[in-house]
Amino acid sequence: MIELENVCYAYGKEIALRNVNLKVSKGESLVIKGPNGCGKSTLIKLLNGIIFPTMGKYTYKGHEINEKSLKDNKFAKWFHQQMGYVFQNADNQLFCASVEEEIAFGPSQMGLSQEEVIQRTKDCMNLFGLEKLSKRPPYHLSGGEKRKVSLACILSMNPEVLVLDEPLAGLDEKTQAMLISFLKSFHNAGKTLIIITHNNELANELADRIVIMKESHDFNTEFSLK
Ligand SMILES: Nc1ncnc2c1ncn2[C@@H]1O[C@H](COP(=O)(O)OP(=O)(O)OP(=O)(O)O)[C@@H](O)[C@H]1O
Repeated sequence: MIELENVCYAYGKEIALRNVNLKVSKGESLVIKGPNGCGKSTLIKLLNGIIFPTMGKYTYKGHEINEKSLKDNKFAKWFHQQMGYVFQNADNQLFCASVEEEIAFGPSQMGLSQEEVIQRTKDCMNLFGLEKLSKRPPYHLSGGEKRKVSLACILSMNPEVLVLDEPLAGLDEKTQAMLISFLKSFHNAGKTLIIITHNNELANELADRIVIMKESHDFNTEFSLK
């Protein structure tokens, strides 16, 4: 479903990814690990169509993802709905006046009926216990609360692929347990997960396959689980 062929990415003269070859199948749960600075965040930005390969090719469900293809608004909308990305820093993602509006924003952009938008918003607020915060402005929430809101926003769009960067960071134990159980059911429903984490426990619990990025920014599929 996701394929990177000899992908390189450079920030100016700084090469962040070199010859990355990676295939992710539909329904797979992939964990990506690697040392600081090896290119994990760059890879995630690339998978989400925020940046594009300097060289090489990225295809999603057979469609090449590049600057040109994402200039087509209809295609870009479809792609961004398919690929749910939860930013590591929630402040980059939250901009509405209330938590409720923030969560409803994605579904309302998808052309769903008003009833469906309301239902999805309620379900996602309920999943993360956000009902009491529904009228609060997201930028006045605590770090952990913001993270819950940004996760709820992405899940309300019912993405095909969920891409998470250190998903447990900043969450209390109860919310961590809830999120792990949610991610398991997301995976069991046949959806695809791509998770960057240094947390071995989380990796072992969720991964079908763990991929280690080396300092040279190449991939080395070290071992497969399950
Ligand atoms: N905006 C930028 N301009 C120039 N170089 C950058 C930029 N962003 C990242 N880099 C460089 O690209 C390389 C990969 O960075 P990236 O943030 O993808 O690594 P990472 O594996 O996510 O690191 P960490 O685990 O520390 O978050 C690093 O050498 C970094 O210095």
